[in-house]
Amino acid sequence: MSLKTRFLLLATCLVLVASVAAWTVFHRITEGIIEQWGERVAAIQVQYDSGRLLQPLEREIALARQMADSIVLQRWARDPDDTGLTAQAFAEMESFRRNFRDNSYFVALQGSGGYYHNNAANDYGEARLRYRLRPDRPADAWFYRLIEEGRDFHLNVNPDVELGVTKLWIDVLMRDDDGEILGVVGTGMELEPFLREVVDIQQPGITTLFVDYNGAIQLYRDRRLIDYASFVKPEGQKRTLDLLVDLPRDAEALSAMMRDLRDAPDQQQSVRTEFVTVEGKRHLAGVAFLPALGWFEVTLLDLETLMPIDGFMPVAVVFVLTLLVTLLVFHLVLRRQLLAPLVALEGAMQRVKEGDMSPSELPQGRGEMGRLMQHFQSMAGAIQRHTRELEARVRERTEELEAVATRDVLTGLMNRRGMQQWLEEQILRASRESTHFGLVWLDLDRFKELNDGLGHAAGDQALVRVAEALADGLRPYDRASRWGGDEFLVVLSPCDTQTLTRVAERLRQAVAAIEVEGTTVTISVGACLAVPGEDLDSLLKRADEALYQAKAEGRNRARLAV
Ligand SMILES: Nc1nc2c(ncn2[C@@H]2O[C@H](COP(=O)(O)OP(=O)(O)OP(=O)(O)O)[C@@H](O)[C@H]2O)c(=O)[nH]1
Repeated sequence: MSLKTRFLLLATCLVLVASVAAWTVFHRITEGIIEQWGERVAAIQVQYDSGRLLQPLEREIALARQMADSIVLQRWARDPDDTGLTAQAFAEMESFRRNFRDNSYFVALQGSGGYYHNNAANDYGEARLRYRLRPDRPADAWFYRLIEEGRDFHLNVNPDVELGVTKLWIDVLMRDDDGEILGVVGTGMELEPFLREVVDIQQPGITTLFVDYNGAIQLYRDRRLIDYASFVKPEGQKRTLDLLVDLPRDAEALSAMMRDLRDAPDQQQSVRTEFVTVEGKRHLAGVAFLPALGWFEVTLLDLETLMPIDGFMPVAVVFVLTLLVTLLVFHLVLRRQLLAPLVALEGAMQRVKEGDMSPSELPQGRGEMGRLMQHFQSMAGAIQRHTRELEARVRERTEELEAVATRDVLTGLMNRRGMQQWLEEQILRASRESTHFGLVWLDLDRFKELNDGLGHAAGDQALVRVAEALADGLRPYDRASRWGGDEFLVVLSPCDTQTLTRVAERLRQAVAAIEVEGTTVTISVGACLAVPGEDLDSLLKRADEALYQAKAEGRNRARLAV
């Protein structure tokens, strides 16, 4: 993989990693902000919602308590058949009826089981005793349970079978001075308008509900989930807060918060918050205890709706864009400052490696990169110079070696190898140009005897002298060579029979003039004229035969082959 590709990949990876990291950090930060904000909003919302419930209720509760404390009613409760007391009690009840918000009241007596009631329309002004409560009647269970538990005050959401309405009942125990329970008094407010006013708030993302001491739902916008008459239901059959949250651990967390608030009096003014999942969405639940009612107020905030994280999107987009642009600029600068010079340098190095020593055009970088370029150019120049010098020296040496290889050491003439090459060239040329050349084969006469008689050094001297004579007697374009031992070959090019005969004889005579240590040196000569197309073997054979003839005829003579 090329450096460029790797660099690009690295830059891409960096961009991806940085973007993911930036996104994660952004998400964490915004979530943190939203959570903190949500917790404060939940606390405020819980108190606001509690206030909305308590404000209308507190007055009613106080009035119901006054009613329970009424001496007139208590006296009558002990003797409900007394006509005088009954008249006074009815007047007292009417007085409270006018004051209650719903303009209705109820009085249920412990002793007689009489249930007295009048409504806003004064429908029962003449028949206030509506019916008699019976312990075996499920609809009357609330009364007997309240008496049994001795709870002085209770809020009860309950449909009234007799009256055909569902009401939020304020039940207050009526006791005499000795604490003996005489009955239950109070008022009921129609649930529907109350729900509309308190929990049907049209604030998107905010859900308000009220649950009782045990977590059973009392006021909630979805009427189907309200746990009517939960007071008399056995545990396990109540519609509790668990129905609203998706996860058991969320239900457990809410129960724990309610327990803490209920059991620690100093905590009762505070608001607890916890994240829970409702209908698949994360909500912040705020819980407050309302000691005056014995209920809990629960506010569920859908943070995604109230403060969608999308609101932060422009910040994220600007952040990521800035990051991308920074990385892009960084990449471009690095590419220009580092990558492009390196690629050019790599190309130049590759050319040098392949033997191209011509100077490369490299970009003029700055700093380390600039120095690297200069060093490389100096280095390439030095290599180029050294290579040229080396090549010249090799050429020289080769020429020297070639010269040595084709020269005879003793005489300085061309040796057999050199002559063979020369002969082959002449054969080709003769064939190409249809010309003739002459070959003269010379062999010293009785050289063995000279060697034996005068010594080897004298023999060498004779050979050198013969060589000199041959060289002197030739034209510039002729060649003489020592063929081996005491044999010499001479090539005359171009040549004809006449010239050949004349030169052969002249050479013989030149040698015959040589004297070594008083001994005359003679030579026998065999010559032949090469015809175009004749090969070397045939040529040598004919010259040798002529030489043989010269030897045979008595030596020191020249013979021309036919
Ligand atoms: N001194 C000297 N002698 C050489 C050299 N090379 C060959 N010889 C001798 O040359 C002689 C060649 O003898 P031949 O050509 O066989 O015979 P010859 O004595 O010349 O007789 P003919 O050729 O028949 O006249 C041998 O005794 C070789 O030892 C050399 O480089 N120096």
